[in-house]
Amino acid sequence: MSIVETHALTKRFGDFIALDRCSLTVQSGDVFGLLGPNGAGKTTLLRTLLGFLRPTSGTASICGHDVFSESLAVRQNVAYLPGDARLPRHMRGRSVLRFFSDLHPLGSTERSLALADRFELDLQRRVGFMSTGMRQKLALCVVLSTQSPIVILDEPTANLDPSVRKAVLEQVEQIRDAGRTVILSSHVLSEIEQVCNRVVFLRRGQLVLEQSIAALKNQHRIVIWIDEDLFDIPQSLQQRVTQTSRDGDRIVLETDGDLVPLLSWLATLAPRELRLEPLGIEAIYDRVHHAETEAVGTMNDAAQEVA
Ligand SMILES: Nc1ncnc2c1ncn2[C@@H]1O[C@H](COP(=O)(O)OP(=O)(O)OP(=O)(O)O)[C@@H](O)[C@H]1O
Repeated sequence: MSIVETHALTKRFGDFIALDRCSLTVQSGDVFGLLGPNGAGKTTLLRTLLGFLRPTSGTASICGHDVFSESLAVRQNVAYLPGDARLPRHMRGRSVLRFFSDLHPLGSTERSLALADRFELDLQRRVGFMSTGMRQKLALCVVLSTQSPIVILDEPTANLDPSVRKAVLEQVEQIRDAGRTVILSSHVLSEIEQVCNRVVFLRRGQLVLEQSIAALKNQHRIVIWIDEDLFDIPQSLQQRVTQTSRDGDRIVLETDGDLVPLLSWLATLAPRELRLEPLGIEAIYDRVHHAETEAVGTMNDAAQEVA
């Protein structure tokens, strides 16, 4: 069941198009990753989904409610961590947790206190005297303790030390295991790869690629060193194997799916050396964002470009 839907969603700031005809669907139970360089439009997309920004054109709905005209109903179903969460500076950590838990119908002081404990946060301190990372932990306690069907996190692990990052990702995994939905924007590719099941790439306001993480895990890069001048990929493998570069006797191949037929064929060529590595989200990210070709208009076009 789709829980978030956008159709040709567009947001202009004056002449500048921050979000350009974005159409996407998030299924209930997804951990949905948003990737893109600085200024790609990730926060604009999230803020539009929350009803904080009025779309210039196109539509978006969450749990069947239009995000702008029914924003109150939308926010009752969503817990949102903004990238620049601001909390009352004069309040102590504990009072902040009580205040926000009472405010949200699906909040709980007990759960937020337990999270603060997990994140080793000193709740006696006033927000104004907290470090950036401490304030981020406090905001995370508020958001992650809310039992809403959808959790939207804009760069949740920015400013956090490695152990708290790990604890936050565990919380995301728990939300996923409970069947709730997470939309997560991050620049940390390894985190996206770890917790998300689907990811979209934004570039200059456009959605340029959607990638399932399960499919990504099936993609591999193979580097071989071989003396053969004639290196012909057999017909039976050509559908799934691409030669991406050749530099003298060093050949780079990419493949998806079952590795056995390819490795069996390569073994018959007796390469001097062979290295096999998962392609990983970083390689896909590099291709999408450093591609020499101009931005493409649709995800399908981009998928072909990347394939
Ligand atoms: N209120 C605004 N007025 C004018 N331009 C804006 C406004 N908000 C965002 N923009 C512009 O829209 C573009 C997208 O910004 P956005 O914050 O959505 O990017 P982002 O992908 O979240 O970037 P980052 O990774 O740096 O957080 C940027 O060029 C930004 O300058």
